[in-house]
Amino acid sequence: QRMDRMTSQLPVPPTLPLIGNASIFIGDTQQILKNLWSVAHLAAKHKNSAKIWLGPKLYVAIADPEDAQVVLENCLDKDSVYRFMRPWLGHGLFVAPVDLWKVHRKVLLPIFHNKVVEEYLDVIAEQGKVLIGRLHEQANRGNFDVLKYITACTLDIVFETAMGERMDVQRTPETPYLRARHIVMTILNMRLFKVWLQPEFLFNLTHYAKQQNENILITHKFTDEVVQKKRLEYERNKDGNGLKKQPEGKLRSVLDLLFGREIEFTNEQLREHIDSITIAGNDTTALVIAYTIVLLGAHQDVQEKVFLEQQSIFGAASRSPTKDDLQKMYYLERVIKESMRLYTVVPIIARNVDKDIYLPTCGATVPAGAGAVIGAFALHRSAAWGPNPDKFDPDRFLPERSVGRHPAAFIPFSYGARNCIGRNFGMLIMKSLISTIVRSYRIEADDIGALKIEVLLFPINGHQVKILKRTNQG
Ligand code: HEM
Repeated sequence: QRMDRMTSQLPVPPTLPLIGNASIFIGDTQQILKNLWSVAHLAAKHKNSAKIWLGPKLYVAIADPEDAQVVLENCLDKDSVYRFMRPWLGHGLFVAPVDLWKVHRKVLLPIFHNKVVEEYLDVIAEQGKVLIGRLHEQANRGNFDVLKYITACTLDIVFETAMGERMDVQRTPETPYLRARHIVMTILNMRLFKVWLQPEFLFNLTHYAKQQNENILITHKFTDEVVQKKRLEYERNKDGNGLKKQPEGKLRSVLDLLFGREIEFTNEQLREHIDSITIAGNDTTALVIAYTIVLLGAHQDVQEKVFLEQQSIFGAASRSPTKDDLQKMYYLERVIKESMRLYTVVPIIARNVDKDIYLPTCGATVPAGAGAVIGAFALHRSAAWGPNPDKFDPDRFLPERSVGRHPAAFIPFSYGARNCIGRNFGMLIMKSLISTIVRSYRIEADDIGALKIEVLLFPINGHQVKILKRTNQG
């Protein structure tokens, strides 16, 4: 009752006894996204905030930049809904409790610095070439779903740079590890949206619990073996000062760089960090690339401008992008940002409110114990973007058109201290791969169409495109 009073100015969709608004999460994943949009529409009429009750728990849903900023700067603890990931990702950065997260994030931050991730450009370029070769089988034919090709490529990139091990998913996509990983992800996703599977005792009665545990073990065993191998290499190579000598020219993976830090991570902690990084970094990056490719296919004028920019940088050369090349891709960067705005692949960010917090725009105080849900998908299409927020217009991100825009109006990588640690790396991968694809193929596509939410945002019909081989770069 106190919670209801403190948030009395917020609208609430029609509630049912006991379950409150949990019916939002009933139906298929397309229906659930529609339900979430109806909450967003309700919020749009009330300063972009609303409240929902999931059983006894209050959630405040926010799509206003100012209020989102306050939440993301002050609430660093993840919402309890992420607890389902704990058996898999333990205390890795993504789901770590806030005290531990603070210490570990500080240690991991320099490893994701631009200067360090730029060392991974060769890996990206090499895997990009394999991708172009694989896409060849679809060239000059009908429509196909491009996501599966891109996901295999980003998996190769993220695995090799995170663990220093080549996986070759693009050539050998069927491995027990990948299968196990896929099963765990499917069960976690299902559990998030099927509220009756959420209580531990009910979940444990289903066969999913056993299946989840078995497959988590397979994935853990895989990463554990890599960690043990790398620890041995580290122990062998380190000099008397405990510093690791890097053999000349050898790739320094994230895992290599996690040894010999101010915290001596245990093997288990290393596994948790590496698993979290490969989970958080792969599908997100692949999805943004796939959405961007479809958008380019559906907007030939934009594709032409991207291609002209590529020609101005590379001429007719088919070499892979360097750091300097990527810096010159101003237009492509705007296109990628506009793609992330319209198709926000992490559509929702949920935080635990651990102390009462006042939201200046909606004027409510969210009480400790509630959850705060930032609807990035709705915020990115809200009035903060002026007229026609649904229009694909990359030039919104021109510096002169960005003046005065709220810093939290664009949050594809979240915002504040617990934002995406891999965002610079993600941008490098996305720019490099899209540059390579656009120079090799002309893309044709229809609009993206209906969407669904499965933690991340997917089109119902996949990322359908047609690709035509560019002859002589023209
Ligand atoms: C376009 C690509 C990407 C997008 C859209 C994206 C988005 C996000 C978002 C929204 C969060 C915050 C989630 C939340 O608070 O619930 C996040 C966190 C995170 N991301 Fe990314 N990400 C991308 C690429 C990457 C890459 C390439 C890596 C690493 C290789 C990565 C690693 C992480 C990690 C470790 C976290 C947890 C950070 C923490 O809690 O301190 N991400 N990402």
